[in-house]
Amino acid sequence: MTIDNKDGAAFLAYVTDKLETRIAHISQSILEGQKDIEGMHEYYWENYTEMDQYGYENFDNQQALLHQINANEQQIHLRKRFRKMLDSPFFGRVDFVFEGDEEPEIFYIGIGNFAEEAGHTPLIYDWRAPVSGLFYDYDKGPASYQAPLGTICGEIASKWQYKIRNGRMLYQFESDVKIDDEILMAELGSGGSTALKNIVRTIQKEQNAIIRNTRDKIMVIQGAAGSGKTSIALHRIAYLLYHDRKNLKSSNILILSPNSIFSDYISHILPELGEENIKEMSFDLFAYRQLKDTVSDCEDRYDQIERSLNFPDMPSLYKEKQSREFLNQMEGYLTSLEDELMDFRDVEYKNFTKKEEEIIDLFYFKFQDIPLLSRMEAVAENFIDEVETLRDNDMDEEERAIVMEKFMNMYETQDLYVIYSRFLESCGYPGLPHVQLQERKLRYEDVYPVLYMKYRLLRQTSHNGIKHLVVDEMQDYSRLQYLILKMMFPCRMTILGDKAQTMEAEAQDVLGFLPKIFGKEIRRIVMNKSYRNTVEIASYANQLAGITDMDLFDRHGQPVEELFFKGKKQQAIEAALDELVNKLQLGAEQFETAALILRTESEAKEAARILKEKLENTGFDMENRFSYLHRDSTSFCKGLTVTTFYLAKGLEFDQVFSLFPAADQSPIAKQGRYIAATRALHKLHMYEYGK
Ligand SMILES: Nc1ncnc2c1ncn2[C@@H]1O[C@H](COP(=O)(O)OP(=O)(O)OP(=O)(O)O)[C@@H](O)[C@H]1O
Repeated sequence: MTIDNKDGAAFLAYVTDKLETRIAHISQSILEGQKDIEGMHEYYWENYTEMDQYGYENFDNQQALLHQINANEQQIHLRKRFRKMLDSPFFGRVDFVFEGDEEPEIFYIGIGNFAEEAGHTPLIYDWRAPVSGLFYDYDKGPASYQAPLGTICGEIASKWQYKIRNGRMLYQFESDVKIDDEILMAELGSGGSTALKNIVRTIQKEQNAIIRNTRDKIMVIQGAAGSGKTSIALHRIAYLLYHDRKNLKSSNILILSPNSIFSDYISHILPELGEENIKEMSFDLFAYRQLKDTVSDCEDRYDQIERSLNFPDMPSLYKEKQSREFLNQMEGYLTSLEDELMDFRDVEYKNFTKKEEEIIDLFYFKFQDIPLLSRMEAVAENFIDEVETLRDNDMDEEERAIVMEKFMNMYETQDLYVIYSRFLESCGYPGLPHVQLQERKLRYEDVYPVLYMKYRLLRQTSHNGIKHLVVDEMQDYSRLQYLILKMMFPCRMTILGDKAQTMEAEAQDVLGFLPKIFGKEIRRIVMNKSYRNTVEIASYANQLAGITDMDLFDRHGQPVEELFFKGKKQQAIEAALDELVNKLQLGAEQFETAALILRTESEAKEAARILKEKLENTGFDMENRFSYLHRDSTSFCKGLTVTTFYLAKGLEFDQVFSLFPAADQSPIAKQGRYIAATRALHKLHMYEYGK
């Protein structure tokens, strides 16, 4: 088969053929590899009794076996990628005339690199390859890209876009301009996806600049609702992994996401882009794990939100305890602990003695930089070293433990819970209940102050190899939490969020304090263009939040439906849910996902119960298409989802119904309505009920 790379359809046929051949080769080599592995196992079991006494042969065998297993795994991984590529081998093409040349060179761009054989010139270039930047960043005309050897200049003669599904060309056309708006329109207008989609076909220029930025250590992106922040963060990870394979492995990346539902919602994108095993966790979960030796349970953020919604008049210490003043007080207290916590005395062990004055000297001078609660350990180690040198032999574990205990007993207490409680009392707050570890539970307002105290008092074991941290929904973290993040992860970061989607009464702009925490290494980017919603929905939502500076992608739909259900609470809710059942457009040829979004957990639970009864009567497929999402849910399903606004954050649905009590016009409930409204891709119904 000859190559005709000027015609997309012919090239598709050519590439498909080559992909199939390559997959067949790889399958063959996997099979042979497996046979080798089995052979090695057999050889080992038959001969291991006779292997040389030093185990060299045994060791060599194991190395060979491991090597073969790894090689096979890599082949399997490659085959998986090529099989995926068979479905849609490429989506773009750039014809580029290098400076000084006459004829253009043709670059096809796809989800991964593909060459006829390993080491050959690629037939298809990975979207992350340097040359692929041309596709996203330039229209027809002069252009350049950054290659490992420097800037390569030239001219784009033409640019093409393709849609290929199941190996068939659905359309191809030449586009002069940036990623063509029509294709973007088609991508955004289509329903039918339960989870976040990958956007490689239509990454926009300003998004591409963020994805490909490798210069800045800390990137902070303030992006309007639906501007693509989460999508960009994930594509950026894929990009960084591709370009720095030697130093950056997927296990070096951690995504701090709001909850498990969100993790599930985004979980398939990176594997789709060829990257697996990225760790995701919520900051709350991380904090609880860090505090499990101090308390047995902690409240989570949702307890805090629920409290402020259900008892708006109840005074909350949350803000106060996360404030700068509170931290300053804590710092003052920590300084006073340097003396108050200590009860120095001579230490004797067998015939060796360490005098109190010497201990004090080591403690306050030699080891003064070690955090207070870890410092005595260093003093003890110093003593152990001396003893070992003098008697010329090492202490065993038991001896070490005895000595260590003598030194550690000089702390009046090492219990963080007790120390924090005393600190609270010293500032005039109620202390924590005096109970055993099993009964200790922290209120949310105390979780991060205790964690901060822990990091200030105890030496950190180096942190889990994380080299890049992604923080999504940055507006939901307090200044205190960022201070902790900085202590825990002295690495590169991508921090993204939207100040308009705060879940507190007052919107907080983290950009106000982040530069003070991270210093000059920070780079700030603002994205005001929104892609998710129709113009009607986005304009409606902006009005709710008083936003005027957003740039909307020009996609239109139906007007937002606003309805008010008057009457007693129960009847009004019933009437609203009847309306929902009538208006729901789920099903074949209709929408794939819909949501009913409510204010509180109890309202959501009750609405889910009523709705379930109503839908069951209509023959709705409850088992597969209905779910109530609560804070412990771990997965996001297609069909109709009932949940609260704070759990719906970050997600999106084709059709959204928002149902709030009209009487609650508190700032946080207003935020809730805004968040609910911005979740809708195509259709939005804003319902209110009350007297
Ligand atoms: N370049 C693009 N091409 C196609 N779709 C895009 C593009 N950018 C964003 N989108 C789509 O816009 C929607 C919103 O994206 P995403 O969820 O990443 O935004 P976000 O800024 O994190 O939103 P929010 O803060 O409101 O949760 C998604 O459906 C995403 O696929």
